[in-house]
Amino acid sequence: MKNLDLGELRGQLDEIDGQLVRLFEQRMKICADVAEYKIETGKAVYDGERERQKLEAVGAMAHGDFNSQAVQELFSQLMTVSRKRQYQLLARHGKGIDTGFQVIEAIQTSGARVAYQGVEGSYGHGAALQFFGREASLYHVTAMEDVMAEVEEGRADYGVLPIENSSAGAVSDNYDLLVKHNNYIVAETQLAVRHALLGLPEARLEDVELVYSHPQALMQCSQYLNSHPQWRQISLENTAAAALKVTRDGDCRQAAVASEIAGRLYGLKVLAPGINHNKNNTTRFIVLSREAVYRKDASKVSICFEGLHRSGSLYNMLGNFIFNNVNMLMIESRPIEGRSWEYRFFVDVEGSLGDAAVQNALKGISEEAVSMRILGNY
Ligand SMILES: O=C(O)C(=O)Cc1ccccc1
Repeated sequence: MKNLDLGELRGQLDEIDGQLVRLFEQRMKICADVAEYKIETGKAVYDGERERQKLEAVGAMAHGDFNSQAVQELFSQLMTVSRKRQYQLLARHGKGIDTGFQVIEAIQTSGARVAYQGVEGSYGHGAALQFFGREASLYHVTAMEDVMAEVEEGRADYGVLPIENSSAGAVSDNYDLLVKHNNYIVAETQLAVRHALLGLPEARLEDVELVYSHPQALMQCSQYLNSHPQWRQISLENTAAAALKVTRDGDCRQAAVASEIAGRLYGLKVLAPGINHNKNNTTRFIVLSREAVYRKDASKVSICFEGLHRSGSLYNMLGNFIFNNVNMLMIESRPIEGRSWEYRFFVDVEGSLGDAAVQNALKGISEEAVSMRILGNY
């Protein structure tokens, strides 16, 4: 073995690192000049083709597969940092993004026309009441998509939709609706969800053969329901609609999974209370408006984007948050309709559309993504 001196080796590394930092700073100075050129000419910061060529060139300069790959990773990061600097300089010259959103003081709840899905006693109804109170005029529609249409076409000022549950996860269909319709998320409200098994007043637990509910509710009670393998579980549009069906059909073999409030409203008996397995079961509902507005105290931004179908594309896109110190709160992916194995990403980050850091990050993503939409700031 060679006679190695760790202290000496570290000294050599320190020397090289010093050179790297000096070169990095020289490089960043030139990037600032490039930014100036882009400010004058209106050219985009992100040039995918140029970055690809650069990665190929530096990869070819390195020796061996490992180094070639590592150098490419290093330069990919270096270019992301350079872009961050350029976006900052652009923002300083008032060339940040125009999000098209207006700031408002607060959401007008009193007198608002609010659409929710399901019948009275549904969790959507509970969430709408919790957020808007009794001074608003709440009404229900049959399907989740109807809520979107009511808002988009101006019959409702606001709509309320479930988006995520603490135990069953995302309400996937509603993510897809956010893309399909031109509404914006202006608020959210979290509702404690406690399900009961409900039957006719004369029914007994032993009579049950069919259990109706919303698929999310069935999932949230799967441990209890699956311990009765003889019961058939049937999905309906809404928990309270399931309760109403049991009342209307008048059949002791039928039961519904819904809230006790829905049970009282439709004259049903509690056959088993609190059957959801997660005892802190909570659902996050979003409030939608057709106006692109955000409250001045808004602290969460939701966006969706499609990246290129290429290695590292999501990594680079999310790099815009990392390098602007924007904290990511959630990421969800959904398949893009008609394109197998390609995905659209939904991301929530901390902050407001008025923040320069958020604007920088969004500007970066909008230039690098195939498409990007701001879903709301709330
Ligand atoms: O079916 C309902 O009552 C809804 O509002 C949807 C739903 C279902 C289960 C949990 C939370 C929301």
